[in-house]
Amino acid sequence: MAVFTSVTLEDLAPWMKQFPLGQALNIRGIASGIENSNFFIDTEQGEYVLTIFENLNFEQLPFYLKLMRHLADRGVLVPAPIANADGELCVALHGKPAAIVSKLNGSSQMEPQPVHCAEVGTMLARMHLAGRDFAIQQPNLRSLDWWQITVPKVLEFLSDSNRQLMQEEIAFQSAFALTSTYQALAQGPVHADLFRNNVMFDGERLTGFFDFYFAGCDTWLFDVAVTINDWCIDLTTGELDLARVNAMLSAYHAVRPFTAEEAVSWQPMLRAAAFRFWLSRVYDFYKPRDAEMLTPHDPTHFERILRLRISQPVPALPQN
Ligand SMILES: Nc1ncnc2c1ncn2[C@@H]1O[C@H](COP(=O)(O)OP(=O)(O)O)[C@@H](O)[C@H]1O
Ligand SMILES: N[C@@H](CCOP(=O)(O)O)C(=O)O
Repeated sequence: MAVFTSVTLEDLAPWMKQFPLGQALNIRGIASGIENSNFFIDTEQGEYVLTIFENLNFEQLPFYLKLMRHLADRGVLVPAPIANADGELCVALHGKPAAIVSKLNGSSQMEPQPVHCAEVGTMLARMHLAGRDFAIQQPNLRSLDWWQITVPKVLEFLSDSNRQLMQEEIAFQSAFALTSTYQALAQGPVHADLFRNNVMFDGERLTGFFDFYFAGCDTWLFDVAVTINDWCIDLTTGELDLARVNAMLSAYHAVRPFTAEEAVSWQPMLRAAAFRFWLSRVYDFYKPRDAEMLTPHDPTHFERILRLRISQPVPALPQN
C-alpha cells in the first residue's frame, strides 16, 4: 500500500497552523510504507514527514513519539517529532492520529557491507543505552502474547510441516521465556523492526533509524537478533554472513558489552526473531487488511530463516 488516507494541500492549510513550521507548500504521498499513510511535506521551515496512523490509537502513540523525542534529545539519530502549540506530538487529521517528524537525509542501504553493519551496531547499542531512563512502559505488541493469540488463527492455512514447525516453535519460545536466563536479560525500549528499509544512510554514514511504530519494551537481545536476521544474511538462502555478523556484533559490544546470559540466549533469540516475522507475514498474507496497493511480504523467507536458526549453529556473541 502506500496511502490509506488521502490528504491534500487544502486539507493541510488550516491544520498546519498549530505547528511552528509555516505553511505547507507541497505534499507527496510515499508509496513504500505498509502500516501507515506517509507523506513528504515541504514547509516554509524545510522538509518533514507527515504520518497518519492507520492502526495505532491515541493511547498507544505517545509511547512511540515520546520515545523518538527522548532518543533524538540524547543524540541518537532518529526523526524528531514536532510539537504543536499545545505541546502535543500527536493530533487528529481526518479523524485519525497524525504526527509530523523531521525528515532524515539519504536512502536505505539494501545491500549492506560490513561497514554499514558496524554503523548500525554502534547506533543500536547507543539507542538501547539512551532508552534506559525513558519513563513510559509499553510492551512490544508483537511479542510472545501476540504470538500465542495469533498462531491458532493461522494454523489452518499452513502445510502439515509448517503447522508442526509453528506449533513446536511457539512451545519452545513459551518455555524459553519462562527460564531464569531469559528473565535476567537486559530490557528496555527496543525498535523491534530495524530492517534495512528502516535505516537511512548517506554513503557509508548512518543518518538515522526510523519507523518506530513496532517499538516496545522487550529484551535488547531480541532487537539485536531482529537486526542481524535482516542485515547480515545471504538474502537467497537466509544463511548468516560472518563478516557482516561480526562487524555488527563487535560494534554493538564495543558500546554496550553483551552479558553471559545473552551469550547463552543468542540462538533461541535468533529463532524468536525469525519466528516473529514469519508469523506476522503469514498473518498478513492470509488475513490482509483493506488496502489500495498492499503487496504482502513473502512469509517463506522467514520460514527458511527459522529452519536454519534451529538446525545450524550460530556465531557466538563477543564476550570480554
Ligand atoms: N523520517 C523520515 N525521513 C525520511 N524518510 C522517511 C521518514 N519516515 C518515513 N520515510 C520514508 O517513508 C517510507 C515509508 O515509511 P515507513 O515508516 O516504513 O512506513 P510504514 O510504517 O507505513 O511501513 C520509508 O521507506 C522512507 O522512504
Ligand atoms: N519489517 C517487517 C514488516 C514491517 O514493515 P515496515 O515497512 O513497517 O518495516 C517485515 O519485513 O515483515
